[in-house]
Amino acid sequence: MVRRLALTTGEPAGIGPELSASVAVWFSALHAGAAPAGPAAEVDPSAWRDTELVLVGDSQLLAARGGAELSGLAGVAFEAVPLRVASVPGRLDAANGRYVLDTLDRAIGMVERGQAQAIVTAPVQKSVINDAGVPFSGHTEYLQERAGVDQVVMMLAGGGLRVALATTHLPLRAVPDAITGPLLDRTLRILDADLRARFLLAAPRIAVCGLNPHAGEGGYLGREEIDVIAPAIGRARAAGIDAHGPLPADTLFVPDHVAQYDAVLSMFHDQGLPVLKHASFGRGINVTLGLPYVRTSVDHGTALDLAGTGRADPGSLQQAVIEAIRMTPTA
Ligand SMILES: NC(=O)C1=CN([C@@H]2O[C@H](COP(=O)(O)OP(=O)(O)OC[C@H]3O[C@@H](n4cnc5c(N)ncnc54)[C@H](O)[C@@H]3O)[C@@H](O)[C@H]2O)C=CC1
Ligand SMILES: NCC(=O)COP(=O)(O)O
Repeated sequence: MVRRLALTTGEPAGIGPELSASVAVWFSALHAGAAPAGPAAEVDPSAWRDTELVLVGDSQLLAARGGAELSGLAGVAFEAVPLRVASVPGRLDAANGRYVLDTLDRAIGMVERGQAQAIVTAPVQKSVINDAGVPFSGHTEYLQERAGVDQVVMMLAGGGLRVALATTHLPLRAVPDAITGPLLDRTLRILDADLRARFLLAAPRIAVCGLNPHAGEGGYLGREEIDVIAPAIGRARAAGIDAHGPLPADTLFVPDHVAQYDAVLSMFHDQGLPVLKHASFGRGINVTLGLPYVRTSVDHGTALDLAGTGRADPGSLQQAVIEAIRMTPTA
């Protein structure tokens, strides 16, 4: 009985390839029986032996950037996807935008065919995929579309916090119109269900942020809380979801206050994620809730400034692998 994780190795000009190679070496030692230390000790030791890690990407690129011998690593396999053009660290090339999508499509195909049970993603540069002529706002939205599900929920976890987002990658100007009753109903349902199923919380307590300063100050600083968010919380509570709010985001994140909840639902990307990244950058994970399979990722981006230097920290990608193992049953 084995669980197979497909690890997409990310934007070739960024730190994804070197981090993926480094994580393959780390994973292989654990798979071969090395004593788990640090966060790796969070999963049952037998889980390492029962897991295979499949690196999806250009094999020569991974070998060159990794600076280590990658062939013959125990428990590690490769799904070769060729670069479209040679890649230089730190230098984006739209000609490889399609390559990045090729790696995602290959991993999705593996899951669809039962050849992998979870996807772990190294970071991509969203802009370069758009530069290649393919509208792309993020893995989250791409995986949702490819899975054919109405909605997924982006959640980042780290430093004792879980922060989910009601809206993801869209211009700030478009946020208020995107926050609707049906969106919040689906988001709260998915968040509650996956906190139970994937994070094993028997009765998750969810804090819901307001959109406006001071959660609208009784309607004097905006009406979204009164017209949209509070009614959605009421419907969620009626359905058995332990949702609270709308709460002013600034004071909700005061440590003693946020500690009363298992997760926070933020209304938009930069309302919740700066707090989470301040608390745990480099150790957190991103997880897509509501997909028919497990998908985890890093809490950081492509770090073009570090690409090829060997100085990028693999901690978040290691944590993404650990969490994918923890959440994925063996096939
Ligand atoms: N999961 C994904 O695919 C994600 C992709 N991105 C994309 O990454 C690109 C660059 O985003 P930025 O805002 O510049 O954020 P970034 O996370 O790439 O970089 C921010 C700062 O953190 C540092 N940093 C990042 N990862 C690090 C690591 N592992 N070890 C040490 N230092 C690290 C960088 O050197 C830089 O100083 C954008 O295109 C963005 O869309 C951003 C977040 C997640
Ligand atoms: N800030 C998180 C982020 O941009 C990750 O997006 P995604 O590519 O995982 O959808």
